[in-house]
Amino acid sequence: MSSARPVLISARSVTKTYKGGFEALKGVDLDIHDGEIIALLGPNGAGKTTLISAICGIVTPSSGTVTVAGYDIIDDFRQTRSMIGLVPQELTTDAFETVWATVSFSRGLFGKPKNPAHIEKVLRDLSLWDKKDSKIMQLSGGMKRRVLIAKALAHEPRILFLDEPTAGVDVELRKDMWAVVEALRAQGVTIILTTHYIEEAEAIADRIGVINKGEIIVVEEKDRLMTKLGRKSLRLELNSPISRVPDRLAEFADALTLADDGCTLTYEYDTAAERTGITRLLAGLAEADIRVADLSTRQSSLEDIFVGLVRDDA
Ligand SMILES: Nc1ncnc2c1ncn2[C@@H]1O[C@H](COP(=O)(O)OP(=O)(O)OP(=O)(O)O)[C@@H](O)[C@H]1O
Repeated sequence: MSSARPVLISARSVTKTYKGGFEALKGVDLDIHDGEIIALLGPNGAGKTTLISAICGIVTPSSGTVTVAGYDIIDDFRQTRSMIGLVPQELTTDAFETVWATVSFSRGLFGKPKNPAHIEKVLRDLSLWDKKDSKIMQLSGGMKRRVLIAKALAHEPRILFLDEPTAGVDVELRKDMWAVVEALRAQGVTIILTTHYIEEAEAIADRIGVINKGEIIVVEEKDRLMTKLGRKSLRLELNSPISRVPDRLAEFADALTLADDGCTLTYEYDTAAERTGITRLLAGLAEADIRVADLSTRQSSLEDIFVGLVRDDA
């Protein structure tokens, strides 16, 4: 779906070597489409924040190019930066400011004329309107995070970067945050988020990019990623224990695991394969006179896929 949309952000062969020689990005190519939600997943230190910071023009790439709506992030910094809202991990706002003042101030930083109606809309959308006169220090953690989003939206950007938007936030608040992100997408905002929470990517992203050690190892539509790399397993509870997988099931040997108690057989198969082999497996079991008391299937989660990808990459 999103791949049919025009490319809004294009990163080509982006590298970043920090002072001291650490290579945080090793030639990243990434296209981000207009109106999509893309989640960047990766272990600690993978380079997610560095990549976001490079696109936002906060960190200068050592080589490579990044364009936003056709503008170069270095040559046309003012144009590209004004199209972007960045929600950082940490709140750096003055604790003694009011919500209204701090959000209005953020808009002013981009040289945009005052627009109280827009600030009001942003605060209402984020359920912060009744807190507009509160000081930042009087707010709860979840509200402070929403203030960060409000600040990032104050200048009407068409792109929003969210760096770990729900780190350390409880499940309820996380879901609220997802609803906020979904509403922004409905307004046409392109959203790039980094996250450690795989279920977050699974819940809200259209596409998923996996970064490991400064490289993008996969970028794929979420649904396609899950069918392409996902596996299913069939769990067979046996009527009575067996000591080993019978010879007549030799063709399945690589995919079959017998539990230590001999009572459970697990069969792993590829969800994308044309034939799962389940019919043949069940027939083979019957021929071997092994009775099945119960069977159930399990689909691998995005978490399984992610862990597998990062491990294979290592
Ligand atoms: N200013 C800097 N100077 C030197 N090294 C840095 C600097 N900033 C980041 N790094 C290193 O670059 C690597 C990538 O860091 P980055 O913050 O981009 O990772 P990340 O994927 O966002 O990690 P996390 O999930 O922990 O936030 C890390 O090893 C980090 O120590």
